[in-house]
Amino acid sequence: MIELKGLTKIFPTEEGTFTALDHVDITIRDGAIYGIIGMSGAGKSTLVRCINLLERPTEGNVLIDGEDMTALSPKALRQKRRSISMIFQQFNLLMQRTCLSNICFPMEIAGVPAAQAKKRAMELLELVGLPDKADAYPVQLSGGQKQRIAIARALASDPKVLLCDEATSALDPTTTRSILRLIQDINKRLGITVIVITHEMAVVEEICSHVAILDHGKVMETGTVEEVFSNPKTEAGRKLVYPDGVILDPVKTARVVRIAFNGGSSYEPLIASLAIDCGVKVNILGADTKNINGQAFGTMLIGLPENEAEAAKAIAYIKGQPYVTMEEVRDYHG
Ligand SMILES: Nc1ncnc2c1ncn2[C@@H]1O[C@H](COP(=O)(O)OP(=O)(O)OP(=O)(O)O)[C@@H](O)[C@H]1O
Repeated sequence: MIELKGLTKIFPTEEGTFTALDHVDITIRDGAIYGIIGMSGAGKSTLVRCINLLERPTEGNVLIDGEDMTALSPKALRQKRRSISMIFQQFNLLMQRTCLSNICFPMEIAGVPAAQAKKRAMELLELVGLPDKADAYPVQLSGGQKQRIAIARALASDPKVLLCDEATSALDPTTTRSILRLIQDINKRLGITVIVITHEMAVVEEICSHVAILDHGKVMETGTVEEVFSNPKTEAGRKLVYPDGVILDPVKTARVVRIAFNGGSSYEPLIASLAIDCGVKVNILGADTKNINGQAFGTMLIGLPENEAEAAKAIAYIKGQPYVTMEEVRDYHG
């Protein structure tokens, strides 16, 4: 388990001080894929550097399996750091070394005999799907292939934790998806805990089970991805989930209801079946729904028919649907 407790980082600046992390509390259980999402300047990079103690927190603790990283001697810290591997946006491969030699590098440093390191590196090349690239140089690889080699290198020290710092931000959407699949596969097969640091919702939606929203150095919300993204409770959460806000069309309606989709059903069949099962047509005034793992989340504003009996029928029907909650919007003015 990884526990960040009251993690605070204050930088001295010309004007005084700047608080980049402000009492961050996050608990990540073993084997999770945990997303930490925030806009530019939220403190993500500072948090990453504090987790592996490349940066010393001003206050607070980083506990890994109950052991406080901030209390370790420099030697013990170097040892412990091997259990946390990182991959980066820019891959950070050594360009003058072959792929095999890049993967062997952390093992060389740890004193693993060359033959054993080479054998392990070949296994890792196989694991990341590039067994034929052992003798290639990074310059000969695509971005996605470079990240695969970087992942193989990160796994060479048999880490317990893989920290992915904007690892797919330099990749196109298709390659991003394939790298995320690989990370997910590694998490499942090797049981490695993964921390995904990103500014991209899609990345968190794609592979994370839990998420923390970081804003101005503070954790604003934490929970399962479904919980947080379906119903963001803070302004920072809403900005991330609905960057453009809920878009409404100018139709004026007497009665408006807001439907929240909490997964399990899709909004399109609901509106269609309202028409088919009840013979009631409604206006969709605005929708901001998202499909997460095949389930609908988000909210939709519906204008009910002016006929009271039809409106009541529609309300009863919607209330009877699973995974959907409904409330009347009293102050809607189109
Ligand atoms: N050494 C430093 N001295 C002073 N301020 C710093 C220092 N390092 C970071 N900051 C400030 O802390 C805040 C958080 O920076 P950080 O790089 O952690 O954010 P981020 O979420 O990673 O942003 P980005 O996605 O743009 O990289 C920023 O306002 C930054 O200017």
